[in-house]
Amino acid sequence: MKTKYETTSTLIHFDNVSKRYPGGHTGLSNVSLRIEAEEMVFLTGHSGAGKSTLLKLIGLLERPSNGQLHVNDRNLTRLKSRQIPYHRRDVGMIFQDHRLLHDRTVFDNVALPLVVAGVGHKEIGRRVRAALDKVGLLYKERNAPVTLSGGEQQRVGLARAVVSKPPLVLADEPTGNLDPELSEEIMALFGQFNQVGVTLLIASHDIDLINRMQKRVLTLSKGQLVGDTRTECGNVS
Ligand SMILES: Nc1ncnc2c1ncn2[C@@H]1O[C@H](COP(=O)(O)OP(=O)(O)OP(=O)(O)O)[C@@H](O)[C@H]1O
Repeated sequence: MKTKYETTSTLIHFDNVSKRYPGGHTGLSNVSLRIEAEEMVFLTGHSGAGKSTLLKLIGLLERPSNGQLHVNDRNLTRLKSRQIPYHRRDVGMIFQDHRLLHDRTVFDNVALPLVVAGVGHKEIGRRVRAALDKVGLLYKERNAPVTLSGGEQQRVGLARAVVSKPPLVLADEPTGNLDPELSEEIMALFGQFNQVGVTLLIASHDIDLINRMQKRVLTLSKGQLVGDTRTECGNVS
């Protein structure tokens, strides 16, 4: 991973990547794209267009069927199974349904990636509280997730995704269940993470929200990349 002060470097590189699922369903078809370190990029397209598939390939929840995929200087096409946990530590993931453990506290949910990585007890406490503080939920650390609102649960998911300071965060419809005000809050937090150097790739159907953010937008249709708009000030329709 190159530092913030070096010239831009490619963090994600899809070279003619396809994904076919068992049974013959096409997830992605010959996708080529590059995302530079420290970019904030939106991924859009209709239901079934391949947004989740693209994110899953980057997070190694799925493997490509064809093509070459490099993420963070790793060739994911060739990565050995035993190396997958190391890759996952570098990729924070956020889902629409939060995927929090409901029998654990907010603190324990956020601590999970650090526990899995074998981080020491004291360091876990320090880092979890820093992450909860960033999302404004330090005062809820002892709560059960079920006692939180949808927006708060998503913020816990966000804290969990960034607690190990990954260079890359992937979000799959992170505001799908939230009202416009809470969606803006989540986007503002993403913007803050991006400001400190985190690369973000966010899948969303919400064209209005995407337009307001004025970032690069990748559009998928039927598994193919059909749009790549670098409208820092224009609109996507
Ligand atoms: N595990 C799977 N097995 C078989 N087919 C799958 C699987 N996952 C996805 N697909 C298929 O791959 C295509 C792309 O799906 P994907 O979930 O990536 O789309 P999406 O753009 O994220 O859709 P949505 O917005 O509805 O989440 C769809 O045709 C889908 O049915």
